Amino acid sequence: MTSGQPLIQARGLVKRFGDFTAVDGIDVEVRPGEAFGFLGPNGAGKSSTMRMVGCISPPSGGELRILDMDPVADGPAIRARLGVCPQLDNLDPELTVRENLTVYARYFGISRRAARERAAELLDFVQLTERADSKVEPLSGGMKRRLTIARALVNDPEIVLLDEPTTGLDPQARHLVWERLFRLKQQGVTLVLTTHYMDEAEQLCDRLVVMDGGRIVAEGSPRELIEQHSTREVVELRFAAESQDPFAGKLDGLGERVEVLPDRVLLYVPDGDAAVAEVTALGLQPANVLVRRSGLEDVFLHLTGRTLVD
Ligand SMILES: Nc1ncnc2c1ncn2[C@@H]1O[C@H](COP(=O)(O)OP(=O)(O)OP(=O)(O)O)[C@@H](O)[C@H]1O
Repeated sequence: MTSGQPLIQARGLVKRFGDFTAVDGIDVEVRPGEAFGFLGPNGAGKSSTMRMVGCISPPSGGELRILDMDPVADGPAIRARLGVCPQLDNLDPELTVRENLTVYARYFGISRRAARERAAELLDFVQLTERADSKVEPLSGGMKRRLTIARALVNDPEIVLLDEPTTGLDPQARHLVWERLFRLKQQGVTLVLTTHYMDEAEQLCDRLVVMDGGRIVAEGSPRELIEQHSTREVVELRFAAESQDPFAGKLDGLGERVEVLPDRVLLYVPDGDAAVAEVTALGLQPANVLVRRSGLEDVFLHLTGRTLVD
């Protein structure tokens, strides 16, 4: 395969469950070495897409090529070159940390000795060497997730699929997982992931798609998406009142867009400080004012009308 050819190529890809269409004709191309993200609210169709790419759920329509193979006809050959980290950890609680890796390695036909060596390397990579002989049960959520990632790497995969790799972890554990994903990317592994954490997606992903209702509503690099779908700056205003609506009404016409959230009003503007001066000139007195750069969260809110909450 030539280096520039997409590793994953979907055209008009569809997934139906009975009458319900979960993935509604999406086009996606993932290139070698990139970190590619699927963002979207719950039910957008991200996991259904990941499961088709992981060859565990056959497409209902459209075309899908992975590593230039057909996931239905060549599932085992593709899976041998994929690493999969599912949304819910499915580690074997009967086995030790190390055995979870060595036993899994045996499924790929890796010799016993090579499996032990690979397990030692991977435990080092995910910083679990000290827990190698512990059972899985007493591990923290972050440790279990790191072990699941290590297991996904046992066969030295070309593509690693990660479905919400940091969901449910505390900030410190999330940071550790995310830092390992950066390392993998540096090593040239192609990463395909879904996440609810916009800040993480913004830092890690080279390109992303935003999905909503089974369709792709935007795609590009984080920077392109922010430039296309948001303003340079955002002013966050919190008013000390039950409802922010009456205040938001008075801000109409200020800036390019006003979004009202339950606890604050977001004002999308090219220049935040200038906008704050205008708010003050209107005689409004917010309890709290924050000027910040636009991020993916703002793109997401604009495109889907929703914020992503944990
Ligand atoms: N096996 C199934 N049978 C019926 N409906 C399903 C099945 N799997 C998923 N769905 C439905 O398809 C839609 C898309 O689900 P999917 O899990 O792909 O979304 P998602 O974007 O990954 O959301 P989440 O962040 O909650 O995982 C949802 O409405 C879901 O209820």
